[in-house]
Amino acid sequence: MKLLVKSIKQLVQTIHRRKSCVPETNYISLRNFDEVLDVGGKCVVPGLIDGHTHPVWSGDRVHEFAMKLAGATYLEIHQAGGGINFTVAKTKEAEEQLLLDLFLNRVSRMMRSGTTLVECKSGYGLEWETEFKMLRVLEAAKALTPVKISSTYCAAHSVPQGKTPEEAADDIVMKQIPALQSEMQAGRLGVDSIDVFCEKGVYELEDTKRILLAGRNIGLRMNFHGDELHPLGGGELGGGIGAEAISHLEQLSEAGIQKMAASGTCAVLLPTTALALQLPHPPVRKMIQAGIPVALGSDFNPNAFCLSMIKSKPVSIFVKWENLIYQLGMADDLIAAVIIAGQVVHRKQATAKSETGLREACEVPLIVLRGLLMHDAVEPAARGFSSVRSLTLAPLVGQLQSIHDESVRF
Ligand SMILES: N=CN[C@@H](CCC(=O)O)C(=O)O
Repeated sequence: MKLLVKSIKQLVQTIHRRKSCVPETNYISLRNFDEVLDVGGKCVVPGLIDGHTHPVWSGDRVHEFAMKLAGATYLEIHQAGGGINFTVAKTKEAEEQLLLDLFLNRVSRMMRSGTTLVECKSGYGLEWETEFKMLRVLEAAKALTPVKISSTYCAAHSVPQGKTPEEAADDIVMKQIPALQSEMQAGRLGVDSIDVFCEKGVYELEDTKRILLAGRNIGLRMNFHGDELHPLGGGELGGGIGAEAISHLEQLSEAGIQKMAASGTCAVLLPTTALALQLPHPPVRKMIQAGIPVALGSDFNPNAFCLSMIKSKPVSIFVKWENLIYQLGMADDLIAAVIIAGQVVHRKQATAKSETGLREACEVPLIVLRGLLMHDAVEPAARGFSSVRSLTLAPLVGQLQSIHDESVRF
């Protein structure tokens, strides 16, 4: 079926020196299309790409709210056996089917907010059996949702209780990665990246490097958590080994900026988490000026329950109003959410400015926003309405798949 999406009210032909400004070959005849979708007055943008999520888990962590209100920090809760470790225990005991159902519910809500490709991490298993279960959930979901999924193996998300970081790194490098490789070679798992929570008291630089390089040896992209809570040198490490991406980066140093820029390592910014944990803002302007490709992610996880890329926008705008640092303009925001985030998860390299980057962005499905400008979408989202019509148009003129949203009306 050929579909034409009209997003303008009226076409006006311009004549210059008695000649039409639009060559006749460029005329579009409505007769050539099976369906014409008039979205006049709405903004059509490439589908959003969420560059960082932890969406497979069971058991919520609302009880930690009280601890946070009483002043406990993220790392204090983590080190006391809560946080990630709490979710690990709950995810371990959860049936695979339950994890799949929870995931599908979450991903459908992401889709209703305009996300069309999402990077999904494992990391609430730590040991192979549960990590494998999480990766199988993601694999099964690929056939059950129109949202594209890029899987990331993240067994190094926390050090399992009773192990030192070195022992846990040994287990990952010597047992888990070979097991993952055989599953991938047998075609049972498609995994794109490897991730490590590189943080003081979790996996520090040496262990992080060892785990990332072991992942790279089996063909995975190196895409890890760095410089979030302490300035450990994650940027320098990632740039030095040519990592594809580093997330968080609130504590990124000047040297880290230079290293990342030199190696073309993407920064994945997670404004919702920075706000929830009241972290200082990453040096976004400096990153962009140095030429680091900047992407955005929702960082959906039990600690930062944000399923929507659009809803994370008011956060960056709020931050700007507060005269704190993000300063991503509307265009930067869109580029960060659709193009660079794609670079984080795609095997193909593309920069925002290159034609390939733009073409790649156009290859993602299109979504239709409620308002005329990207800007308008922020308002209803901030009030809790879904601001995006769930339409997939692949590509601009192509097949319309109305994604399970019977209520689509313009
Ligand atoms: N910082 C580490 N990982 C996650 C949080 C995971 C959790 O708290 O469950 C993040 O990216 O924010």
